[in-house]
Amino acid sequence: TDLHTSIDKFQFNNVFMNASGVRCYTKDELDELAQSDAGTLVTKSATQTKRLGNPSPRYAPLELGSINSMGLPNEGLEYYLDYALDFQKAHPEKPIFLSVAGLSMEENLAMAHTIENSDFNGLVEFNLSCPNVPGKPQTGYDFDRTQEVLTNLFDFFTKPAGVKLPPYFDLAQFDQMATILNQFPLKFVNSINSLGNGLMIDPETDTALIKPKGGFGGIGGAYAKPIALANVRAFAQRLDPKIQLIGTGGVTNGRDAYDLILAGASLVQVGTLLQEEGTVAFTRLTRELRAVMQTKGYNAISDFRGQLKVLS
Ligand SMILES: O=C(O)c1[nH]c(=O)[nH]c(=O)c1Cl
Repeated sequence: TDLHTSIDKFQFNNVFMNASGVRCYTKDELDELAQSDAGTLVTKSATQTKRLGNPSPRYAPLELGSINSMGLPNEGLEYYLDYALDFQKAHPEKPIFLSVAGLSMEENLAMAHTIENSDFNGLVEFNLSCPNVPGKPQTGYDFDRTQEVLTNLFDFFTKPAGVKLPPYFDLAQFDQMATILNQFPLKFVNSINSLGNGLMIDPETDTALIKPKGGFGGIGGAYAKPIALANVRAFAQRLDPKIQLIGTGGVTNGRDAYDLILAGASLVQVGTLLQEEGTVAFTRLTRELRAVMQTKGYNAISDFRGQLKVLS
């Protein structure tokens, strides 16, 4: 069994990669991802200039996942673009993802112009779903703004791109969002980002676990699995087949990854598990996914991608 997969013209030798924001802030972290069994990597969502993000504690592991309110700390777009340009020279066989998360439409368009005018030849992930910048509502939950941002973007942007979406919980929202996304030359939709604005409590002190926003933060890990599966499946059923799915959320073992692929995912991103286990998680996930595929008699990802059955 092999785990190679593709998005558009880009080939990957393994279906697993990191979720943006996890172990991908610095060159050293990115290099460690590149040296792991992951098929590729994505950089931390960038803003135009370096950000320190929210005050700590801003991340906490939970019994069934994690809570984070990092606040978009990052080294700034130039840092990650420089990394990407060096990387593609050294590893032409491994296309990577550059994630951007402008805090305004103007910032997103300015960063898109910078990337468009560069020699970057990988894929760009426009993060429309950061839940943790105080005072900044998620673009992904504002359909008019999403339509506006994508319209202005694709007026000039020609490099391969996709969007990172928040979880939706209503079928009418899947319909509305898919109708918007189908209007644009997107190569992929990455679903889901963390479950926005969760809250967890320290039992010793009756205090919110993390500091920012009175303890409100995005929830990841096993808590997110059923929502991630539904979002990937809903968009796979609604999007133009030219737009492929990246599945993110709740991957703790090979079977969780298998399920996201059944739902329609062409790549599987790992967040909380990677944060807690380290890049060795990719070695275990690869072994476990191969084992599930063997049991089911599948040799390739394309044998079962999107083949979720329903009861008739
Ligand atoms: O707080 C963050 O940096 C953050 N945290 C998330 O869980 N998702 C995001 O997209 C971002 Cl940008």
